[in-house]
Amino acid sequence: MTRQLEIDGVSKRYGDVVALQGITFEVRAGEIFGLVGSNGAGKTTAMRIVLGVLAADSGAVRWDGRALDRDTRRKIGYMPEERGLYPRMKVAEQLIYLTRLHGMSPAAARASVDDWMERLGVAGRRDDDVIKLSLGNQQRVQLAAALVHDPEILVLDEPFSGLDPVAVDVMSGVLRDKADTGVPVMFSSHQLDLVERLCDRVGIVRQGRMVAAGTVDELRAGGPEALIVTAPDAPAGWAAGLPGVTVLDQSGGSTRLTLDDGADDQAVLRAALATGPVREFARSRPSLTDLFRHIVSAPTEGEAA
Ligand SMILES: Nc1ncnc2c1ncn2[C@@H]1O[C@H](COP(=O)(O)OP(=O)(O)OP(=O)(O)O)[C@@H](O)[C@H]1O
Repeated sequence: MTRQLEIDGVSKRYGDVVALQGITFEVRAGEIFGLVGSNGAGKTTAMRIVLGVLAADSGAVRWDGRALDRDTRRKIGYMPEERGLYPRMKVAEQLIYLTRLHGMSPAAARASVDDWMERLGVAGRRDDDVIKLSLGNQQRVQLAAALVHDPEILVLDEPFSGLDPVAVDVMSGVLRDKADTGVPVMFSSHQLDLVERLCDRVGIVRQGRMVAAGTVDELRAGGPEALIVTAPDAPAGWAAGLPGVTVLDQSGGSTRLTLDDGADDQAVLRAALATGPVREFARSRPSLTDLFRHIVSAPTEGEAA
């Protein structure tokens, strides 16, 4: 069986605030798992519990079937949301120091740091104080800090926020390569297009629970189907008011809409044809962004009751 990192029924409160309510999911060796959810959904809390910097009130975290102990936790590469570098220490010196904390010999630490600085495009800044680097470059160094000790597990809190497109590609490539060597990679992000592109599986967290998890295709298959109608001459609002139709968006000549169960798609086609030529009339699965909106805006059990 594939080794996996299991987060099993983990709950956590901060005083009166319930941050996690029995959250359960697993990240398999060799996969990239994206954790998405609104602000305050509990993603950072879950990651900090995996790392062991926070204790869960109940539930368990296991790697390869065994509860995570101090030794296993030392093998996690972690990128915290509040970046944790020493601002007035030189880049290379700091990375070597962090690597040594993980028990690498001085020579191996230097070699690994040189390697990762080169790979992440910060080798030219090795003797600069971290504080002198741009935010994006600080983030590259922070990623290097998560990688230099050759971790068995990677946990990254919003690693992509604030990166330019080239840095996003570098970060994506590194995560994919690590996963390909059998490392389970888990990261949180609000950039859903990126999550959709990069992740093997995605989990949507809402109010401290995992409300949907699976491959993007599995999640999309469970979501509401959209209808795409391209009618270049159609005026704005042409589909509003058609029975059972909700317009998602309209741009250029294209309108995306959803149909309630039993609504008549042919009535939509007739309405579109009434505006002029129809160039496209097709069903499509929702994007991860549509799905996310759909899931996080649904009433919760408490609200529905
Ligand atoms: N140290 C703390 N003390 C009190 N409440 C906290 C603390 N840390 C987090 N919380 C609360 O716990 C809940 C979950 O927060 P968490 O930071 O885990 O969410 P998140 O999904 O990472 O959010 P974001 O996307 O904004 O980073 C929120 O209601 C938050 O206000």
